[in-house]
Amino acid sequence: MIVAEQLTKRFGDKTAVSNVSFTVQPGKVTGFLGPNGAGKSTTMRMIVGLDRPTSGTVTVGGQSYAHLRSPLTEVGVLLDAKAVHTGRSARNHLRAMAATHGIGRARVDEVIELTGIQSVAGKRAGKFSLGMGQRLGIAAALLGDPRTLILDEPVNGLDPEGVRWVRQFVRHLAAEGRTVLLSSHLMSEMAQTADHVIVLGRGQVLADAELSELVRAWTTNNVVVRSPRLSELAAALAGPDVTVTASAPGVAEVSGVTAASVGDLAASLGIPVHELTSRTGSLEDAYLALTGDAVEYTSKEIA
Ligand SMILES: Nc1ncnc2c1ncn2[C@@H]1O[C@H](COP(=O)(O)OP(=O)(O)OP(=O)(O)O)[C@@H](O)[C@H]1O
Repeated sequence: MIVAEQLTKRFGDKTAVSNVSFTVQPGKVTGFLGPNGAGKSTTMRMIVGLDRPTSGTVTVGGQSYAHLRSPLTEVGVLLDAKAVHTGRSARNHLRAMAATHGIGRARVDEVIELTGIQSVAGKRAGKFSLGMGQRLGIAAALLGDPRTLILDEPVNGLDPEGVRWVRQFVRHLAAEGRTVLLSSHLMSEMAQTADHVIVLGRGQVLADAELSELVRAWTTNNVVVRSPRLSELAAALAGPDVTVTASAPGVAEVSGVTAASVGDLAASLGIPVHELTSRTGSLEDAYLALTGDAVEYTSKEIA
């Protein structure tokens, strides 16, 4: 479990993280989201003692990182997978890390197998492809068999097979009861991976909720209807809670009603319907609605 209480970090007059409190629960994958510059990396760095909070506290398993007697066995961290520029083989890199933490060679072989890098373990880690480097970074994070894992952008730059592997792997780690905090800018991927999400914007917590709850609260469901007599149907649908927005010739998006009631109404009026689709909001829709005011750099909407 990770507990942050009123965590604040300033760099000169820039406040990167402002009064942030949250709890990351075990047994779940918690997604850490937010626009560029929102403060995610700074928060992760404070969790693992790489940045010192200006004020506030953060603990892992009830202890601050600096007070953990054996950090590697408590928290596994992947902050920058490309940071491995080593002439050593992947196996020797992991063995060297293990040796400095009193971890045996058998565990090195275990994490090599767990992350599927057996065939390249004898190669120089500095020559690894991005995907293999990411797996090696995850292997290193797992060396101490930690209860908590912090992974910053673990799927960044991975091919679809690698992305799927990370997704299944982190879900497996959470199912084992571990605490997993994961950042990513890929919303569709996060939607498939996380159970819970914490969203930061301008250094503050914008949302801290189960993923499904967040999507429900920040999106509206609508119904796409296609009909050659759309204007008649739209007129019949009109009501105080119903919004009909034309999206293409003969097509409208209707909110405030179910697909069933649109279909029933059309049938009762004898209006032909060529398409009737219920659309639920996505994590991306929710995220964009939530962070709209918190992005530092906005781009012009493409019509
Ligand atoms: N060492 C530093 N010195 C000065 N400012 C910093 C430092 N580290 C981060 N910042 C600033 O703090 C803010 C938060 O940065 P941070 O890297 O934590 O954001 P992030 O959410 O991880 O962004 P990204 O998604 O782009 O990685 C940014 O405005 C950044 O420029």
